[in-house]
Amino acid sequence: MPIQDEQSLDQQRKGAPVLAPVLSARTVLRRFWPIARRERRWLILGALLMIVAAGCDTAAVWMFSVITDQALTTGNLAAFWTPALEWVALVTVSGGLVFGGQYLIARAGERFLLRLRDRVFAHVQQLSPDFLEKRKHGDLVARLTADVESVEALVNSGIVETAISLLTIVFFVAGALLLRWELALAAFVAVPVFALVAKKFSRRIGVVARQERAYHGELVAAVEEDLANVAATRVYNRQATEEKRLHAHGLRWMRTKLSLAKLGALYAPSVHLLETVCVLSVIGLGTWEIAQHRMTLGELFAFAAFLGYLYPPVQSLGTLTLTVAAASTGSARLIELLDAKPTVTDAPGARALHGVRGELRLERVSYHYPDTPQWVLRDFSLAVHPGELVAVTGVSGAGKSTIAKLLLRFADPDCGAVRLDGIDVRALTQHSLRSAVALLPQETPIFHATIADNIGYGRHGATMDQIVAAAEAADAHAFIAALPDGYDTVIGRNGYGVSGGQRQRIGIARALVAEAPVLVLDEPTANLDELSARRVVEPLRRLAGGRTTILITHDPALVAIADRTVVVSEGQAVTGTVAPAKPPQWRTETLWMPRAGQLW
Ligand SMILES: Nc1ncnc2c1ncn2[C@@H]1O[C@H](COP(=O)(O)OP(=O)(O)OP(=O)(O)O)[C@@H](O)[C@H]1O
Repeated sequence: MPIQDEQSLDQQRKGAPVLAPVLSARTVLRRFWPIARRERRWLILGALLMIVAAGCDTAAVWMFSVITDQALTTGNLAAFWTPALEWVALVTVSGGLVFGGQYLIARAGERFLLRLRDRVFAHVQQLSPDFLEKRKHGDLVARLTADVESVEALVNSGIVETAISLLTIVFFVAGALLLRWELALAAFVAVPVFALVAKKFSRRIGVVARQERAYHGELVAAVEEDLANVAATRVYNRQATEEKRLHAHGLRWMRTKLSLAKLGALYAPSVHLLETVCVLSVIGLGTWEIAQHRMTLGELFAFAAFLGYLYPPVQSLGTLTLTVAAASTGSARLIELLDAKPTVTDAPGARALHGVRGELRLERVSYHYPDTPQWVLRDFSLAVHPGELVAVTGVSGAGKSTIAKLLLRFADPDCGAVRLDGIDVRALTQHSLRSAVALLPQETPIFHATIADNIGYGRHGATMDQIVAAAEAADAHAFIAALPDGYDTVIGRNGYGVSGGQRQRIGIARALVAEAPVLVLDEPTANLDELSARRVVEPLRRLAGGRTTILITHDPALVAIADRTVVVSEGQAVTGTVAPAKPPQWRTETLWMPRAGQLW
């Protein structure tokens, strides 16, 4: 079931939550149960321990009957000790079994949760960046966290607790039937009524839970967006608007959670009332039986105790229906995500690339984005020789960044081919392609980690010497060394603690560490002021030295360092040249090209 992007996005814009599709608990279980394979034996062992514990409790109830009839009603203290000690022994054993059983079940549940989250995250990593950008990040976060947990609740509660409750019920029903079958049958009349009540509640809870999950996703998305845009909020004095927006989301979520709590709270007393009616009917019937000398007081007590033990698992079976109804909603949201197909995958038999020369070719490439009919590139061809630095320029929206996406296989062309060293990149493994092609985007992504970690991110196992050498070549060493903690300085996720220019130089150092033979630089100076932009020109030239480089840029100072310039116009490549840069007016220089004329 693919995610319906357009509809979802439209709903999101209008503020309506995206409701998960309705899936039956069986569908959800069938989907996730295989992931629990390695945990199954522990779950089964845990359940067995719990069932044996229920057997001990049943035997303990017999002790109650024996004590009542042999010691309590006769006043014979000597008859008290043996059954009393046996009772204590049974309760001790049962306690140990419950401890072991509960621990094993919890452990299996947590391990399942960990494996499931890993799997979902690995899947999300395969999805195209465009797909993820389109969705609200907060909603994705909610799916990867809270919704994953709901699957665990479903698998754990849905299967294990149902099994335990059912088998416990069997024990106590057998005990009650053996004790007094007529009375037992009278007591069991209530069971279908329990089931009916539980069904009614679970249906309503299912509806509210869908809303609750969706509103939760909306709230997390709003928080995430607000945190990411906190500066813009302040600059435009929109704190009050954002607070109101967040409050509205919180209020909506709170109301649905209250509806859920109300349903849960109504369910418990309804069931309790039913239980009380049943127990009183049994006591009434039992009193009559005792009067007819067909039953002893001890037997009646034991019978009432059986009922006392019997109703909790019956009640818990009912609550399980409710838990499962709520949990299956979260699971459905996860399934939606898991069913989103990656647009780019490794072809069967895809090969790794070794000893890359760096010859790059786009051959008659045509491409349009999946949800738009217009072609971005049409019959676009470009050949870049090993070690050549080609500047790609053109008006905004011409398709330059799309070329970068195709080179890195974030998308595949609809027609034509992208070739590296003569091999269609679709025949290569994505891993080997991306080891060969490094990307430096407009704004270097920064992780909340030390500067050394951020630079070393370019290559697995990069040594400190390699990191420092790269930073020196990227003209970043001086500013890093001047920081109190040097390379160990932790920088925030959005580059907090470093300027835009420093951030780009960290990005250049990262690309240098990667030692990729092919580089794609996507407007590396676009977000920088003039001074910072000029400061990265030399490091960029060093980075490009000896590597095949596609330099997407509007910046004449960067165009000037290229061996050749290609202008993208109307989805095709046109050869152009640029007037020499004359700082400080270089940003307003004109680009000459055969067809498009003046661009800036
Ligand atoms: N994910 C997307 N889905 C649909 N259309 C897209 C997507 N990304 C880009 N486009 C469209 O494709 C066209 C080319 O976009 P692209 O980002 O490649 O242009 P660009 O030349 O790099 O522009 P700029 O110089 O402003 O960065 C634009 O019309 C843009 O609106």
